[in-house]
Amino acid sequence: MSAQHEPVPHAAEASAAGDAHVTRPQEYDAILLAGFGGPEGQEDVIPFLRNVTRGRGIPDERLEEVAHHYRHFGGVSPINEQNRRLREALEQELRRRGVRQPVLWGNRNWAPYLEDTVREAADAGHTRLLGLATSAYSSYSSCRQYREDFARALISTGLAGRVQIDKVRQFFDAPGFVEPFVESVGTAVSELRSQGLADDEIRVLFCTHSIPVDDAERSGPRDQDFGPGGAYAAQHQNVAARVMERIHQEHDEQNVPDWEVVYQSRSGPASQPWLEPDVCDRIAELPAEGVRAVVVSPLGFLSDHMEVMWDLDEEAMEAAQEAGLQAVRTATPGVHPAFVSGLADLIEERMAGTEPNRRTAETPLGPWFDVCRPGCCENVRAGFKPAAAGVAP
Ligand SMILES: CC1=C(CCC(=O)O)c2cc3nc(cc4[nH]c(cc5[nH]c(cc1n2)c(C)c5CCC(=O)O)c(CCC(=O)O)c4C)C(CCC(=O)O)=C3C
Ligand SMILES: [Fe+2]
Repeated sequence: MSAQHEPVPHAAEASAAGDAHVTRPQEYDAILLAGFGGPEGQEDVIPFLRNVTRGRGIPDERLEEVAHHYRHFGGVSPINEQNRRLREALEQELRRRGVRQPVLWGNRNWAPYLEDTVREAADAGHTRLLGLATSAYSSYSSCRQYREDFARALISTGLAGRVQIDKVRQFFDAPGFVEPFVESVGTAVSELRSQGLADDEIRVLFCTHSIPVDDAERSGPRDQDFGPGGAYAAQHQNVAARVMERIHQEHDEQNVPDWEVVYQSRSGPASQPWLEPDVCDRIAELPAEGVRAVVVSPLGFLSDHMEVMWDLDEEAMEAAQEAGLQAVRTATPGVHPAFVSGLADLIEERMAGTEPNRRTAETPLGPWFDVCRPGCCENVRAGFKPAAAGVAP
């Protein structure tokens, strides 16, 4: 780490005490919604993919393969529009509650870039920003990389040390995130039952992004063991179990269908192990297990972006058709009122410095840390990069 990187703030108040949760009220000038970003026309597709894979040695054949998914939809990913809507809905919800801070939006991989948003925020006099990444679980891609994005934005704009960016905790088990899945999966199961299918003929597949096993093992804090697949796999297992438990309670049935967590959108060289099983591989095996209908729930995603529209709506649905299975793909949270309200709760919780025992969490793993613990979601491939909003290093 060079001297110019020193001033990146590491959520100073909390790390000094080593607290997992910030329990003093915090003043913030603005909320910074951090998205992945996506192309908005055919000419954006390759530059966008180069941004995503910058420095990671993803071969051009793979870029072309992925470009084709985007080209199929006119080169437009719906993700930016989803985030514009989420930004608007969240700001409205905060206004309704009397919270006056603006919600600003910036992306990792496409305009509006976080760098520009942070510079504009500082120009407007905002020096304390509360980051909120559009990603619910712990892993390098979904947690630490957003913290690196914040640090890079501060360093490249020369604002490190003058502007501070903290980050809202990972919200995989926040009630507002879980609720839309309870609703959509519950409805899908009820409909299949009403068509005469028995529970043992229905399988619920909770789908999330595959990541390298190496990243998964390092997800979450360094000093805690979450079992195979690390915090990333454990969080998904726990949320999926909770969704099915809630459906069981709310639908007053004897039982619920069997369910599994499966993975999608694997990339990287074949020699590198990624989390398995793949959603399409599992679908192909289900008829031999007596299954006749599959519910595909995108548990790892916030909105219907390209990973959902291509890998699930095209590929997984095709796999189901080939297997002779009936298939339903259920909704992502999007701008579901419970989800938007849940995010506003998390923002208010952080501003108030709410005591841990008064925070809500739907699984025994939470409520997750406000301030990332040492080594949280490390990535040895990417090498060391400065990261905001955590305990150093
Ligand atoms: C955990 C995770 C999430 C969920 C959490 C979150 O939401 O953040 C996520 C989301 C997304 N991933 C997305 C797109 C892509 N991900 C790629 C590549 C990768 N993703 C990874 C992980 C994740 N990704 C990983 C380990 C790689 C390998 C390269 C690397 O080590 O980083 C590539 C490169 C091409 C390829 O190799 O497939 C693309 C184009 C989009 C945008 C979709 C749109 O435009 O609508 C979104 C929301
Ligand atoms: Fe993390």
